Amino acid sequence: MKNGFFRGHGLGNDYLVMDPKELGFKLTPKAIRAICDRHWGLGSDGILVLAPSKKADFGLRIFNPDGSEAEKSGNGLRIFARYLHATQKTRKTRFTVETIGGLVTCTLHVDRNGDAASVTVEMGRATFAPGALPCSLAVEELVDQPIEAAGQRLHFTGVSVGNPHCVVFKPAGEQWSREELLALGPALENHALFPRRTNVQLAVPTGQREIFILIWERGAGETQASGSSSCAAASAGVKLGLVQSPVTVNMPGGTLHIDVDKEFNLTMKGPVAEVARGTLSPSFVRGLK
Ligand SMILES: N[C@@H](CCC[C@H](N)C(=O)O)C(=O)O
Repeated sequence: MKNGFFRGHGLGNDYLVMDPKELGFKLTPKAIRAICDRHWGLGSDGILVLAPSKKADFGLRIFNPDGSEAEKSGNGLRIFARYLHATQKTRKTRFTVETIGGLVTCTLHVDRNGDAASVTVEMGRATFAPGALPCSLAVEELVDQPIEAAGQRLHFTGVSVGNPHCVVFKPAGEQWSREELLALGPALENHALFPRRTNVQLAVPTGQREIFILIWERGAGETQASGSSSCAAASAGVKLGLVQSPVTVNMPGGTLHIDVDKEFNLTMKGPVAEVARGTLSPSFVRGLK
C-alpha cells in the first residue's frame, strides 16, 4: 500500500511500522519528527522500519520521535513481530531479527483469533561495561556509581542491552514521583557522562522477584512502558542483589516478564496489540519532502 503504515503498541508504548519499499518519500529525521508529532502528525513513540538482513530472517531499524536512531527496542520488537505475522510477511512463528544492537529471536504466541497476542523475545546479553553504552566513567563495571543530576546526588547502574540505560534504584518501600521523573529523566538522558545520551529508569524493588519502574526514553521522553528498559532494570536489580530472576517488571502501562540467566542473557515476554493500518495523506507527504 503506497505510503502505508501499521500501528501497534506494547503496553501503551506505541510505534508505527513502515516498509521503505512502499513509501514515496525518504524517512529523513525531519520526516520522522513530523510523522511522530502528536498534534501535527500521526503521533508515535517511534517508527520501526523493515530492513534487509544477510544474517537474520528480517532486519529492523528503529527511530525515536526526535529523529535519532536507536539500536534496540523491546516493545518495538514485539510490535514488529506482530506486524510481520499480521501482514503475512512470514508464516513462521519463530524467526530472527537483526537490529543495530544485535540479533534477537522472536517467538509468537498466537491466540484463537489468529493474532500474535504476545511475543517472547530472546533479547541478547546485558553488559555493565562502560564502553558498551558508552559512558565516560573509568571503572570496570557501571554498578552503583555516584552521579549528580538535577541538583541531586544519586547512584546509578549503567546497562547496555544493545541500547544504553541508566537505572537508579530507591530502597524497597519508597516511591518515585512523576515530578522526579520529569526532572531527573532529561538531566540523566543528556548527562555529560553519556556522550550518546541514555534511556533512564527510576526503579524500586516491590518484591523478591518484582520491581516497579518509571521510564524516560532517550529521544522520546516519558513513556508508559519500555521493553529494553525492563530488561535493563531487571538486570541491574539482579546485579545489585535486590531481586532474583525471573523478574516481573511493572510500569505505568502494564507488566513484562524478564528472565535473566547467570550470564545475564535476557528473555522478555509480553503482550502486543495492533491498533490500525492506514495510509498517509498525499498532502501530508508533500509537506515531508
Ligand atoms: N521503547 C523502546 C526503546 C526505544 C529506543 C530508545 N528510546 C533508545 O533510544 O534507545 C523499548 O521498548 O525498548
